[in-house]
Amino acid sequence: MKVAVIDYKAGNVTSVLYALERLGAEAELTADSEKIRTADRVIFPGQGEASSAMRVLKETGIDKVIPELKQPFFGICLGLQLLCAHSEEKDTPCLGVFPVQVKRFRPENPKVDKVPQVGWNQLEKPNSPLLKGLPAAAYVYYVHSFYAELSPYTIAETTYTLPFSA
Ligand SMILES: NC(=O)CC[C@H](N)C(=O)O
Repeated sequence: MKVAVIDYKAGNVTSVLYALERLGAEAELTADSEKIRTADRVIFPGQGEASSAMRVLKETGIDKVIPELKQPFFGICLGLQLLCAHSEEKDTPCLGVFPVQVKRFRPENPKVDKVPQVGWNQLEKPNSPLLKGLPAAAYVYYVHSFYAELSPYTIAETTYTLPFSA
């Protein structure tokens, strides 16, 4: 199975590529629109800042490719946030695949609930076959200051000062 990992000149690509290698997938880090279009699966890894990542996507034309993809697509962290309509991170218009806002955490007590959220937290209310096989309340690792709001497209939640799309 061919997996395209989108190269947007940032992002936590190395651990994603190692994980795919361990799974025996044929993975390629690429910014080539044709390779992304024809891959069996596409992964958009996380890490980075929304406006610079959007700029790179526009320079490479990938901003036009992603919304048209039909194959399974996995966006991790920033890769998920950029699928939304808009991010409060530098007031950035995003790809608009989901009509969802990405907002900054505004904790009532910033001394207790630090921003960014850095560390392990749990998945709640999983409601998709994509999450089949995960243990209940599975732990995932977060490093982020922004979150996608809950929406009808949410397939799992995490709570940090408020529940958000995991
Ligand atoms: N880990 C990330 O991808 C971070 C994304 C974004 N800059 C945030 O802080 O929420």
